[in-house]
Amino acid sequence: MTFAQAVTERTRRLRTRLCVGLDPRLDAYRNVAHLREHTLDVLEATAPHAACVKPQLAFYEALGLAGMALLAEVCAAARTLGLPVLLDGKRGDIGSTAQAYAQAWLGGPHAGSALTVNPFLGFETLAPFVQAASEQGGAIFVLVKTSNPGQADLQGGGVSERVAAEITRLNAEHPAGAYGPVGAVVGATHPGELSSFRAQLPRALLLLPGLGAQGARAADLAGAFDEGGTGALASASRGVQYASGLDVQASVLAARGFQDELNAVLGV
Ligand SMILES: O=C(O)c1cc(=O)[nH]c(=O)n1[C@@H]1O[C@H](COP(=O)(O)O)[C@@H](O)[C@H]1O
Repeated sequence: MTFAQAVTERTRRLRTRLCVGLDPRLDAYRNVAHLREHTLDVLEATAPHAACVKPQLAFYEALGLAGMALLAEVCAAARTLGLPVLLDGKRGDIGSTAQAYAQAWLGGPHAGSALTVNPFLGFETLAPFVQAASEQGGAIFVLVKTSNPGQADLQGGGVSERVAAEITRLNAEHPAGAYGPVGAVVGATHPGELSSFRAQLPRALLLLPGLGAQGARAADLAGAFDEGGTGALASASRGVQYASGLDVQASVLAARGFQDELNAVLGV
């Protein structure tokens, strides 16, 4: 099963469109061992409410070798739980370097996972990522319109629409009626534009970050989903992991709350 198939299957089976972000912040813990234990606990406890899990690589890189070891544990635990892994690295570079990034994050132990990709260096630099994702049954999520206020500095003036058109072109080779290996990141903080991006990106899974801590609300996201209530993943990191300090039960309630709100707004 490809990443897109696995996410869609899990969405239907568990009735969840929520992506749980795991972005552990060292300053919230006594030490790295405490951070590790809580992060793995949140993963396991919230998994029944998650369509996928999204570790942001920066938080693991910031911990050095211990962080890399924890990332491997998070990915292995997610595999055991049957939870697809979306690695948020926002990678992008000239083609030959992009190839190394693709090998690192879409191959080997990460085969079948997904990676966020930055298209700023040009569409030709997406090729190694698309190839690796297609060959390994994984996916990439290309930044189209990010959730932050400053996105307008560079992403306005039709730039997001040009990236969306390229994603549609890249997915065209894949069977109609199914989501392809190239997804799109569109901030949940732009609710008024979600229907338009849904229409421009018919075969792309949409990743919608910004739920919770950045102010986006599940009730505003209906436009990002297809008629069957699939095709998008609404993502919350701090709003789940740190819903109420380090209370894991509060994380579960928050994840369940987002799950239920998304289902209610879609009427599914
Ligand atoms: O690619 C992403 O996941 C992403 C794209 C975007 O436009 N905005 C955005 O916030 N993110 C990531 O989504 C997560 C949001 O975290 P919270 O604001 O804590 O829910 C962080 O890991 C961000 O790096």
